[in-house]
Amino acid sequence: MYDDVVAINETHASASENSLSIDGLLKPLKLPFGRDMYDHLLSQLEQSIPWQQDSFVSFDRRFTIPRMQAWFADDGLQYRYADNLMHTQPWLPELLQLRQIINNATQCEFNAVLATLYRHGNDHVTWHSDDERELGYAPVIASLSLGATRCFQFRHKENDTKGEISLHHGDLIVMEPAFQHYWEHQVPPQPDVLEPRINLTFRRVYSEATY
Ligand SMILES: O=C(O)CCC(=O)C(=O)O
Ligand SMILES: [Fe+2]
Repeated sequence: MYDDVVAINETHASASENSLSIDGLLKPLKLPFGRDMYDHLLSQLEQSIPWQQDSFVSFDRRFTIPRMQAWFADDGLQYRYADNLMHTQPWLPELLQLRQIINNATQCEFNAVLATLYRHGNDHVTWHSDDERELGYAPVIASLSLGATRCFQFRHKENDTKGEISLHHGDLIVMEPAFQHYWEHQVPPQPDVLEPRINLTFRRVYSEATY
């Protein structure tokens, strides 16, 4: 069904230019906000989110992840990331409002958000798909970027197709289910970037009883 995904080797595009949609798998959306609102959100969230630098254990060694995170979700929802149970924070008012707006814009019912703070260009996230069991069979994820422009790269799991886009302050992209199924993505280190970036990925998490 998705075999007709076009080759986008070394594509360089910006989500805000609306120029990229890998056959609808990665869709740019526009929220009805101006730059002031994104500036406000960035400084507000940077200060008010209780950022944590999480760690995980692999082969008896503990690794600290190269970024800060916080997990917000409706009551009773649990989420494991790299086998670590995320500590759930109560929703902040700004995030609840944003969720409402993004739910309306996407016609989805997101009930959780993973907030990530890349303090500078050395903070990053390596190749992965967001395909944990708790996200159900066909996860849609809406991702809002604030602050420094960072590169978002993706590669197909079964062939050499790969591409990248720049995500700017205020860019919103929707990752459709097949994106997690067939592709991996990463935000690589960019040591020349000195400014922080916040990324919010709105997700729908299913409770244990339903998956
Ligand atoms: O920072 C980004 O744009 C992507 C973050 C990401 O891949 C994730 O939170 O799963
Ligand atoms: Fe991801």
